[in-house]
This record gives sequence, C-alpha cells and structure tokens, in this order.
Amino acid sequence: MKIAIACDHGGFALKQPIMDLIKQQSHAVLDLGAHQYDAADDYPDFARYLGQAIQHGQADRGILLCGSGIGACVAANKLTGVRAGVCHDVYSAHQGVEHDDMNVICLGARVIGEALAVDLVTAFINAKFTGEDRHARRLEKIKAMEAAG
Ligand SMILES: O=C(CO)[C@H](O)[C@H](O)[C@H](O)COP(=O)(O)O
Repeated sequence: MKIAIACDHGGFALKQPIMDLIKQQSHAVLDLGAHQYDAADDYPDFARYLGQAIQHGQADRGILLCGSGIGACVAANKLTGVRAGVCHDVYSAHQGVEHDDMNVICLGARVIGEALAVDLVTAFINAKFTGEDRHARRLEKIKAMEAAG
C-alpha cells in the first residue's frame, strides 16, 4: 500500500516515528512535509497536499498529524473523496475503515504519545472496508452530499 504522511509543526514530533513504522510494515511512504519544524506553518497547507495525493492516486491512504488532529481533519474533509477522521482509540482507527472507508487518519501529537500513535496507525493500515451493503449505501449518500456541494 502507498501511504502519504503530512504534518504541521504541532504534529512534527510524531512524523518520523510513524514513517519508520510504515516502512517496517513494508509499505511505501510519501512524505509531504513538513520537512523541518516551523512554528509559523499552517495545517491547511499540509492537509491539502495530502488530500490531493489521495485524489490523484499517488497514495491509497493518508496520515495527517497536527496538534490536536482536529484542524487537519476539518481541512482534509473539504477535498472531494477524502474521508478523514480523528482517531485516538484503536477501535475507531480500524472501524472507521471497515464501516466508513476512512482513507485518512488524523492524530494529535499534543494529545497522544508515540506508543499509542503506533497502535493507531497499525490498526488503520491493516483494516479493510468490508463493503457490506449498509455501509456502501451510507457512503453513496456521502458522495451525493459532496456532489451537491
Ligand atoms: O492542532 C491544531 C489544530 O487542530 C493545529 O494543527 C496546530 O497544530 C495548532 O493550532 C498550532 O498551534 P500553535 O499555537 O500555532 O502552535
């Protein structure tokens, strides 16, 4: 699987450990920055880079890191085809994929530590959308909402 990752300064501390984890699990990583800590950078920029990578097929899934996970998630969900969720518990990290076909997980590096982040990303990466009829029906309704603007 191709996995894109991006962060602002609030999420910077978690980026390298998560990239190391993804590589250990034999997935390809697309690093969309930030490439250095800069307290003046803005999470919507990184959410856009990552969302566009999903939209253009450069990545199958994405991991967004900011201070709380919230800002990056709000921004990423503005992009058609991006289904992002903040997950700070393991159940949501896999159920979000299994039921909602979540393709971007958002984590808050000011909220959780590295050990939990590793568990969350592992659950996210290994989960698969079940495709069950009721979930597919609900996703179609979301797509209709996107199309309506
Ligand atoms: O946590 C965030 C929003 O949900 C952002 O990603 C930023 O990390 C946060 O707002 C940055 O705050 P700062 O005071 O500018 O460092």
